[in-house]
Amino acid sequence: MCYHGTPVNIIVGSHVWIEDPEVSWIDGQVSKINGKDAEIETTNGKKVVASLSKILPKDMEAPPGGVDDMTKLSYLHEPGVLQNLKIRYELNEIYTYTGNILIAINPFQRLPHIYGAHMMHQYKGAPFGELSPHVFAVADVAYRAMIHEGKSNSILVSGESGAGKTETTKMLMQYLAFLGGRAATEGRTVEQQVLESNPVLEAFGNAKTVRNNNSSRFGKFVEIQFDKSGRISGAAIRTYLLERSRVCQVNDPERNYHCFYLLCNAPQEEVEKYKLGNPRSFHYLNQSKCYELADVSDAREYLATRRAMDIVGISQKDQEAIFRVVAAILHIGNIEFTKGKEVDSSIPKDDTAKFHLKTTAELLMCDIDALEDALCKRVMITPEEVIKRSLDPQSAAVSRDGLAKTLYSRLFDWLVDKINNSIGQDPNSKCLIGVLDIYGFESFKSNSFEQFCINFTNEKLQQHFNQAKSQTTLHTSSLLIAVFSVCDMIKSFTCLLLTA
Ligand SMILES: Nc1ncnc2c1ncn2[C@@H]1O[C@H](COP(=O)(O)OP(=O)(O)OP(=O)(O)O)[C@@H](O)[C@H]1O
Repeated sequence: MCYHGTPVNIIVGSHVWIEDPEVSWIDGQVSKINGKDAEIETTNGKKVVASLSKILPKDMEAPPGGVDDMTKLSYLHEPGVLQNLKIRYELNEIYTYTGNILIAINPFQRLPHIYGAHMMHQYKGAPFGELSPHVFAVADVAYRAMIHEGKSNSILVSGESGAGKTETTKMLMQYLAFLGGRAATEGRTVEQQVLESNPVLEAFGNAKTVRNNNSSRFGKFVEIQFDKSGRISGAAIRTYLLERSRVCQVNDPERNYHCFYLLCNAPQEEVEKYKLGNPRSFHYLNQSKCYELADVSDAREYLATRRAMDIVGISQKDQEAIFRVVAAILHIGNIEFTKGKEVDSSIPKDDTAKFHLKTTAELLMCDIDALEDALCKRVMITPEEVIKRSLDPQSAAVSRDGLAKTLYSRLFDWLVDKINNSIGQDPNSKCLIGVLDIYGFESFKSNSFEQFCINFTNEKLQQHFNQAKSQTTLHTSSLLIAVFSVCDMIKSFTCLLLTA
């Protein structure tokens, strides 16, 4: 096997790959060699001169349909890997192994025939590698290793935003539910509850981004606990790094968290109860001109979310309270400030700001003067005394946004706790399978500190996986699923090869 950078004897007539600014890599045949350069006739009819050190050999013996495990490739270099995935993707084969890593390419279309019950039966107990690469095979290895060796396993799903991590996680959960699920006797089973909690988590933790209309803006580790006989006995959802800044700041063409738009499109009596209306009238939503999602009705989604909340055991009273906080956050965002009488002080700007202040206090059931004070003043506690200092309008707006972000992230954590309480944990469970769906790496023209944290976390996890992999065998290690969308494949692959 030849890795990127290993010198290979390139001679006149060799079939090679060279980098191309438009299509990433292009293949061709060497027609001349002059010292350190080679002239290549590319398959798209061009003549290109390239340095020999930048030319990679092309495997001419690779099967026309590609290989299902990339360790079988003669050259495991970037163009070889990409070509193999491309060939398979064109044949609707979205999964490929690289040893015990599963690469998944986002098909951007439903492929029900590869996820049905008959497929689950086929993969159950089948030795890894015997059947075509599949996400079910990875879950099956994890489950069998847990049963036979009594050890917990984790599956790490990694990839860029929009690549398909959350969808892949859902397939994993469905397969684990199939393997370890109980026959539904009375009430709902643990696995049903975990799967049903998705719409609730997505309503509050997902948003439209440039890359993905339903992007998870938090990391999620789902822990499925099993009893001695391999049946699911409990589960816990742990969430990380909710993107707080989105609550107050959204850029075109993105949206804030789905729940804000759902509530603005709730039945009329609800909208009136919370004194809401058109999303365009709220500062936290109208910084972006995107209010609707293609093919999605926020009004219908609101009702679906309420139903999902019923299913996961959130009472009507709690649901009311949740949406009161969501509405309050929108009103908080509309409290504008102007200079007060004293130097560097602030007061609500006008009657509109006062209306939103009053509504926020009503919704949060707190004292309006205390709320105004909390926004317009800063309390400093020193060993000697408590000092209250006025804030100028700009600082009051910062303090307002801080309150909105904290309220939202506490609400999200509370929701996750509520879901976990309702699902129930098994304190006696000895084994678990964890599925980590961390939110994907992102790279924009200008990247915020949050992007840095996301990308750093992804790098760290990849490193951790590599270490775990080098120390253990397939059956006891963490398992990795790397997901890609075709447009990001090239960039992502560079990352994968660098870290693999
Ligand atoms: N296996 C699949 N089958 C069908 N569609 C898929 C599949 N995987 C992904 N998709 C499509 O791609 C979209 C984005 O996928 P997903 O939300 O899972 O990405 P993600 O990697 O979790 O992104 P983010 O990091 O932004 O949350 C999905 O809404 C779905 O339309």
